[in-house]
Amino acid sequence: MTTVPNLKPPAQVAGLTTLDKNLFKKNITVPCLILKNVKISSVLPFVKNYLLKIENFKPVCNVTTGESHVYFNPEIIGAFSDLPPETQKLLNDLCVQLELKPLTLNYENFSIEGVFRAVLPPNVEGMSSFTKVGHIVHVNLREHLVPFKDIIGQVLFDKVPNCRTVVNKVGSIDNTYRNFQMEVLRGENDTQTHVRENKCVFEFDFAKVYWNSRLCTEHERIVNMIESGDVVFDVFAGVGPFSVPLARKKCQVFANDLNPESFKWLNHNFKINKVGENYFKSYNKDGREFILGEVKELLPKFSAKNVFILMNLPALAVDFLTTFVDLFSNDELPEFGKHPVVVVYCFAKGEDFINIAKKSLCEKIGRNVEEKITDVFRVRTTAKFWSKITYGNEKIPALALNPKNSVMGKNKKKLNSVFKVAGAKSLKLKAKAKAVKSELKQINNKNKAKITEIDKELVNLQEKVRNSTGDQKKETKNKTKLPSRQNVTKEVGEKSQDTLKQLNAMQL
Ligand SMILES: C[S@@+](CC[C@H](N)C(=O)[O-])C[C@H]1O[C@@H](n2cnc3c(N)ncnc32)[C@H](O)[C@@H]1O
Repeated sequence: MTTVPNLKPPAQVAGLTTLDKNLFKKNITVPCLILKNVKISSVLPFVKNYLLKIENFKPVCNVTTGESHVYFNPEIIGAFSDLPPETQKLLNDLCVQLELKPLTLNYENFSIEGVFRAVLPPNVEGMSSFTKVGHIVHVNLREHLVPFKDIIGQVLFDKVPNCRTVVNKVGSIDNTYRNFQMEVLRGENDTQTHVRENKCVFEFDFAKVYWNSRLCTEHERIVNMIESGDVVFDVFAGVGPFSVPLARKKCQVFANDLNPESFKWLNHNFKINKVGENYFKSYNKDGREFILGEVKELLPKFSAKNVFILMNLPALAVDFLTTFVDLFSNDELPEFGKHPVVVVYCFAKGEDFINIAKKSLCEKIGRNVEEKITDVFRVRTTAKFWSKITYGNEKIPALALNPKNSVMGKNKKKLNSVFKVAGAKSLKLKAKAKAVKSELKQINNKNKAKITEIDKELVNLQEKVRNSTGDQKKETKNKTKLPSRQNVTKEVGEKSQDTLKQLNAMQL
């Protein structure tokens, strides 16, 4: 019995802690169509689903003038008979042969996921994710993966496009400025980089400021939610992922960050994105001071406008809400035409994250403002989510619900769908989904061949039954029940359905 060659790296790479590319060498045999004086375009549409798609390999190539080779994925097509009959007929008519060709797979042919799956220990949480910030690839290695940091750094450095530096987070991110200690695993010790987000460029030193590329969807959501002409107080602005695009779309932005490095890059980013000076002002203060100072002073001036107060510091922002309590005395209380909207980010661990968040908010503020919370949304599945509240002209500074102005309400559909995308973004889930999808594809391809086989057998069977009934044709007519194609193929289809169900369960 011949075994189907698999496209995984050889078993000997399991447990490697430093990269030895030679150990990834693997000889396999692959079915290959030999086209002599036959145009590739006349065959390709019929075989494109079976091509050998691996990294740094061209499955279709011209070998000499008049001869081309088309390599198939051996996990899908093992022999000529695995192809659908109409394709077999076409290839026969064109005198195209299928041969088994030797092929050497190398380190370059394996994907990042493929390498990590083969090298890293099984049955423990693997290298499920890395993020790219400009030229920097950033990982957060759990303890059990630390012995593999050399090979992990090398593989990412080799295989992530445009990567010049691989860093690993060391220590936790609980410092004031939310940046983290990092060690360079591979490449240049250069952490100054630039990224593009929301049609803006952001430059910063990744080692000295906070930046999280995974918040890109959330940044975009907020930027889309706020309209040109609105007023924004960005209490924890960082290097400007909310403030810069909002000022660029002609919102009036007041951006603040306590970290002098963030403040420096924030100003730089306003500049390089050519934001008009009329549209932004920046501050390097403690958030509380900013609220008690600039926010309090300027709110009355903008009482007729849509005002948004953004507070993205999930670990602490809720504590800062107390600053709004008694912000204005009764005499000072502005007549708000439109109530300001406070967007607060926080962490909530637990199934019932909405109530956990609401409760913690009320506890911090010291009064029950639950009814005044217009929405609670999960931003990321790390149990981080954000709630949005509006505050207004009750005896202040109570936090007041203003559902009519609820931007969330308007964008609910969009926001929900954003959440789904964010959920599916987990690399682990994506990888699983990809594997299931490819399994489904393989099953479908095999099913096609099987269904055609069944069709053939059915025709034979029907023929036999007809012949054997011979003279008794009349009597047996309507009594001889021939197996229907639907019944026979149902069984084959059930496996595909199971796989489909798995995909649906992943909500992709
Ligand atoms: C989680 S980051 C968010 C940055 C940015 N808004 C974003 O979405 O990427 C929080 C920011 O708050 C700043 N920060 C921390 N404590 C602060 C405080 N007490 N006052 C003002 N800013 C503070 C940090 O320097 C950091 O840039």
